[in-house]
Amino acid sequence: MTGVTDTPTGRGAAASSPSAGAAPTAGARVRVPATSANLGPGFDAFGLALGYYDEVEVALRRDGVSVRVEGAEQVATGEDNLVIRSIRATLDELGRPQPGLAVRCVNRVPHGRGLGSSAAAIVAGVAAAWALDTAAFLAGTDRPVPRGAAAFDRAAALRVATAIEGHPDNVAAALFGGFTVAWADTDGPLAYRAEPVADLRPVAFVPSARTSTAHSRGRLPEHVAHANAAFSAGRAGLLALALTQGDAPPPAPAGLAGPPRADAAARARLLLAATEDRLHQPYRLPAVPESAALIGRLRDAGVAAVLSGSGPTVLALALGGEQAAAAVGVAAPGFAVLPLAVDRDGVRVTPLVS
Ligand SMILES: Nc1ncnc2c1ncn2[C@@H]1O[C@H](COP(=O)(O)OP(=O)(O)O)[C@@H](O)[C@H]1O
Ligand SMILES: N[C@@H](CCOP(=O)(O)O)C(=O)O
Repeated sequence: MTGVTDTPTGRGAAASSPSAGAAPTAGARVRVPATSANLGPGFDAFGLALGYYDEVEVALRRDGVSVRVEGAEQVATGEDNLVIRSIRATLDELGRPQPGLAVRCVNRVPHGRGLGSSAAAIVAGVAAAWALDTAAFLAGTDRPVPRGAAAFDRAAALRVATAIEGHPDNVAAALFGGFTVAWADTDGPLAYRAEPVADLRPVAFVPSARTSTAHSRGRLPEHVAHANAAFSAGRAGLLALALTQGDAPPPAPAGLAGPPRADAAARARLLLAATEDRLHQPYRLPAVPESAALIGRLRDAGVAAVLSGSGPTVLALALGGEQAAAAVGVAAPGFAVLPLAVDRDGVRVTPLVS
């Protein structure tokens, strides 16, 4: 039996460990959030988890593979399915034997729109695999494993998921929830998770057209001018502050009154400046003119709007209900408008015993 617990780097999502001596974990149920990467200047680094979810249920079987999908999107149904591939890659990484797999997916996150559907599929597979005691299942035993023996290590999961996805920003946000900054050192990808301001109200504007992330990355130049890199570095630093510290006044010196709480309008102006970018959007927006025009209309209305991931979805980062309503009121013909919550938990896993 394998229990899944949380590691100190993750929040909330821990599923409870079944007690030692029970039947082996022969399945897992996973809920994984959509994510918006980049957020303007944070190319390949920033991610925001959104309250919009795919669900995956995995059951072990002796051999073979079956994939049942609910949702509008067409996906592979054999060993080449992204969820299956991610489960298998993770089991290999963990040194566990490969079983047969029956997978049921409820796919809500639209594909190829810049809302991290591939990251959601990958993180769902990686998280599910962590929970599965394939050795006990294949041996057909009730072998007890000490509680927490296979604690869900989100930092390790980030490494496995990034290797499959190719960039860490979406998978980091899907794993940890909230606002994440991802980077890589010689040991591989790492992420810092921060709590976004309480009044952040993302609104996604989703068109019916698709963009392949791989294709869209091909539009980016190999080199950028130093001035543009410096511009984006400054904006990215500002954005990390504006997204996480905007509504908390700095502490007052002893005996003095603190500065007044920054008003929403001032914070919204800061967010508008902080979401300017010269690293990826200038190269991508010409290919998605409707998204470019919508970003322009939202920004003209004072709402910080950016291309979500590689697009073509537009993400508005509204502050408070009033600005979210203003964003929803901006003309967006051809776009489905989704006011969303921020997901603060990241992927959630529930082990299932047979
Ligand atoms: N739930 C899923 N199951 C299987 N494959 C998926 C799933 N979600 C996404 N994919 C694969 O990922 C592709 C979309 O990935 P990508 O081009 O990176 O766009 P995005 O991640 O922005 O939606 C889909 O066309 C499909 O091949
Ligand atoms: N940093 C990546 C993010 C891609 O996100 P997706 O949701 O479009 O897959 C990029 O900008 O290419």
